[in-house]
Amino acid sequence: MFVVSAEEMRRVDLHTIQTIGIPALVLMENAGRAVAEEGMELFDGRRGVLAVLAGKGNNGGDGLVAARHLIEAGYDVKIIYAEAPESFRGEAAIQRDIASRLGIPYEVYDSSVIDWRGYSGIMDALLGTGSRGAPREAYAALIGQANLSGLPILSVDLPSGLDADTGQVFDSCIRATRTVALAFTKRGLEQYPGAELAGEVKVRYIGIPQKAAVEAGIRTFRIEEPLLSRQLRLEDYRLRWADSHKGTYGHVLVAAGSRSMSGAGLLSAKAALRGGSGLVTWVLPDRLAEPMFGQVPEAMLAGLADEQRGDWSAVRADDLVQLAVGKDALLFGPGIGRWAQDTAFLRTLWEGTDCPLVLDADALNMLAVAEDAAAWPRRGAPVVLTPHPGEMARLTGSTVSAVQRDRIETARRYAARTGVTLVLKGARTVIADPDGNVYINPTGNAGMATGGAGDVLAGIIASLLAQGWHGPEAAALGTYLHGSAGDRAAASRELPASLTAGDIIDHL
Ligand SMILES: NC(=O)C1=CN([C@@H]2O[C@H](COP(=O)(O)OP(=O)(O)OC[C@H]3O[C@@H](n4cnc5c(N)ncnc54)[C@H](OP(=O)(O)O)[C@@H]3O)[C@@H](O)[C@H]2O)[C@@H](O)CC1
Ligand SMILES: [K+]
Repeated sequence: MFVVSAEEMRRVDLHTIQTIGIPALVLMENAGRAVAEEGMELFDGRRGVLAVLAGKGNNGGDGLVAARHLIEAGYDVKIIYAEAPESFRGEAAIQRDIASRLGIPYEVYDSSVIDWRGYSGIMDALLGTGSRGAPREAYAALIGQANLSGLPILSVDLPSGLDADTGQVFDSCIRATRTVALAFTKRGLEQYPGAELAGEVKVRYIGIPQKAAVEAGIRTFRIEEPLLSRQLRLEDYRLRWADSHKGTYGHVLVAAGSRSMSGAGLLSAKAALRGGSGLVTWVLPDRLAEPMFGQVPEAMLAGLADEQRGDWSAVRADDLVQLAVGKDALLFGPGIGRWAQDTAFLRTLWEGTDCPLVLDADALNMLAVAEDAAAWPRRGAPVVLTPHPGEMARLTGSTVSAVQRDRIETARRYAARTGVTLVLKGARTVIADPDGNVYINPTGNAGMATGGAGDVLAGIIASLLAQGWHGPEAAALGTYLHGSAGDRAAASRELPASLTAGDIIDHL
């Protein structure tokens, strides 16, 4: 499913109206009709007047169309104009005139405190994709009043006061019960905090063909089953061929864990097995490998000479490179810690191995401090990086808040510049590929904010790479499956807070 920015939506609108020839008023009629239908469902059975808050742009125009259809369906409606209706232009002015000829009751907001008694719900048609910056007065005051009303709020296209491109919110922003996204969902509805302020998001068709989005070059998608099967051609990911053996499904080498974080390796190795790969070898420094015997009986365990230190500092990178020969994916990083010259260790793996590579946790910190990383040769096999926002900030030399301010473009730029597939974790994980495509994952829940969940994700992605999926496919599918497993795990517990990383593996 396409996810658009405000500018992309304008391009798609223009293409639909000017090139395809569907009149703007038809789109607005369809939009208002869809909004009214959502309103009938949301406000069903509530007694009282529906307040339609209308701004002077096309978002307000949609609201005025919806007001008309709600009245026909038997609702009491009152329009509250945010500005003098004389200031309305274009299609919104046409709708204003229709509302006036029909005698729909209205008032022009005068910045006073609204007495919401007698109202049953609010439709927010103040600002949409044409909004710029923080809502001005009297929009800001109306937004504040609506939020204080305690009434259910239906937002048209976007909660007014939300940045359509990033999901960041301005000082005044509607807290919606439901948002009707017109034609396509918007980036701001798919990233936090916008995703929370939007409430339940319903995407409604308004006559804009999917083709218009393809022609406008939209490269941001929400991950769903149809996207996985059609666009990423993953329809057979659930299948197992009858005439196959464990070698058919790839061999993952998991280099993860250290003395204080052996569990990270354990979780990654188990997740790689559950991810479907035929074989998993878990490798540790010699002294650490021994106590792990029998912990994951399905995986093979390998030890690397470590001069009896029991950590990675004395392990030779070349030994790990040797072990990776013939493997179908290498996961390096979970729980591995840091040591002197570890960046050189990473570079040896980067250049010396020829299988797909997943870098997670401290491996990302090693990469972040590699001054010449930009000059490292591009690998022939895919690289997938799985940073959380803190690691991403280190990789890009910026701050967590700068990363979070625009997760989609931060990820897209990094992946395009470096040629890797990037998985920027956090609620609504963003996956960016080297070709400029971005996939947003809707699955998962706050219960997954728990130690080890990232180790599980890295293990799943490595497992899918070993089974032959390309970097972006493995990352998108892996993130989706990880979140879905987390959702099933949360549903099986009384409280999502009690979820552990092991539960995610159990529900894969
Ligand atoms: N085009 C189409 O075919 C279709 C479009 N559709 C609908 O149109 C919406 C986009 O409409 P839009 O482009 O008219 O912008 P919209 O969001 O209504 O606001 C713009 C107005 O607000 C003003 N304004 C700006 N910033 C402001 C601020 N911070 N605080 C206060 N005011 C501010 C700005 O005024 P200005 O600053 O220019 O004086 C301008 O007048 C879209 O979300 C969807 O609902 C659907 O009907 C389907 C077909
Ligand atoms: K709105």
